[in-house]
Amino acid sequence: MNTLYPIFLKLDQLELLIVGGGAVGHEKLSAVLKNSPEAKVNLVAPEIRKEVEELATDYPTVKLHYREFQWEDLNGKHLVILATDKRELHEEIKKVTAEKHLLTNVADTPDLCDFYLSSVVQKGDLKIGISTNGKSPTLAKRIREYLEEALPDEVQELMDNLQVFRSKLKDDFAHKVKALNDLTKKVF
Ligand SMILES: C[C@@]1(CC(=O)O)c2cc3[nH]c(cc4nc(cc5[nH]c(cc(n2)[C@H]1CCC(=O)O)[C@@](C)(CC(=O)O)[C@@H]5CCC(=O)O)C(CC(=O)O)=C4CCC(=O)O)c(CCC(=O)O)c3CC(=O)O
Ligand SMILES: NC(=O)C1=CN([C@@H]2O[C@H](COP(=O)(O)OP(=O)(O)OC[C@H]3O[C@@H](n4cnc5c(N)ncnc54)[C@H](O)[C@@H]3O)[C@@H](O)[C@H]2O)C=CC1
Repeated sequence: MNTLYPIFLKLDQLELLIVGGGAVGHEKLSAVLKNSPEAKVNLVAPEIRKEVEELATDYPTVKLHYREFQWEDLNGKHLVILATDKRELHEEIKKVTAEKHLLTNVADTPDLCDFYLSSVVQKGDLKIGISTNGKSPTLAKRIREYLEEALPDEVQELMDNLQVFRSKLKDDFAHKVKALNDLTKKVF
């Protein structure tokens, strides 16, 4: 069963902790910053890859901490991504984040995840998140590439025009919905 519910987070308003600065830590940090360049991120790991260090230099809201995870790292966080090579450590941390109601992604263990990262298609203001329910991240990536090609760049102009039209609609809610539905009926 596919019961995942997608949402779009404003990471510049949330505190994110990433534990682990290896290949996977780098992949997750890159994904976060590509979408949310002002994301507030603290990344903790005794060994942090050069790619992570280089990436972090371009983003002043990213802070690197060269040491092992400690429980205080969870203080004040909204989201946690666990990306070390230590599965038992992930299990131990997940128990505590669950008690603290902290949303947690455990990169190597889908069963322990409260949320998955998605493949992301972006055309200006349009953003589409893709998940395969954890079955095949590679297929999610391929579908992203397909949609990136397939969606016309004019979609930005369309959104801009619709925003202007929408802001000018003074009618009551039902009339507004009808006017917008009528206007966009033949878009695709
Ligand atoms: C469950 C989930 C949890 C999470 O990480 O959030 C998860 C889990 C795992 N990924 C693994 C491996 C790979 N992950 C990728 C790539 C991506 N993985 C992403 C998301 C997710 N990965 C979540 C589910 C999303 C969904 O529902 O579809 C993407 C979409 C988003 C992102 O990470 O930014 C990003 C593509 C971004 C893009 O390009 O569009 C590639 C391919 C590549 O890099 O080319 C490989 C290698 C090939 C392979 O193994 O399939 C492994 C095995 C580890 C091992 O074997 O050691 C696990 C663990 C397991 O499945 O048990
Ligand atoms: N979800 C996904 O997309 C994928 C998940 N994985 C899985 O993710 C895991 C991590 O893989 P890699 O990043 O390649 O490993 P890696 O060996 O490159 O990096 C491990 C990182 O964890 C850090 N670390 C170790 N102990 C720590 C501690 N106590 N506190 C804080 N940091 C600590 C290390 O310093 C290092 O930065 C593996 O189990 C792998 O199977 C692998 C590929 C993709």
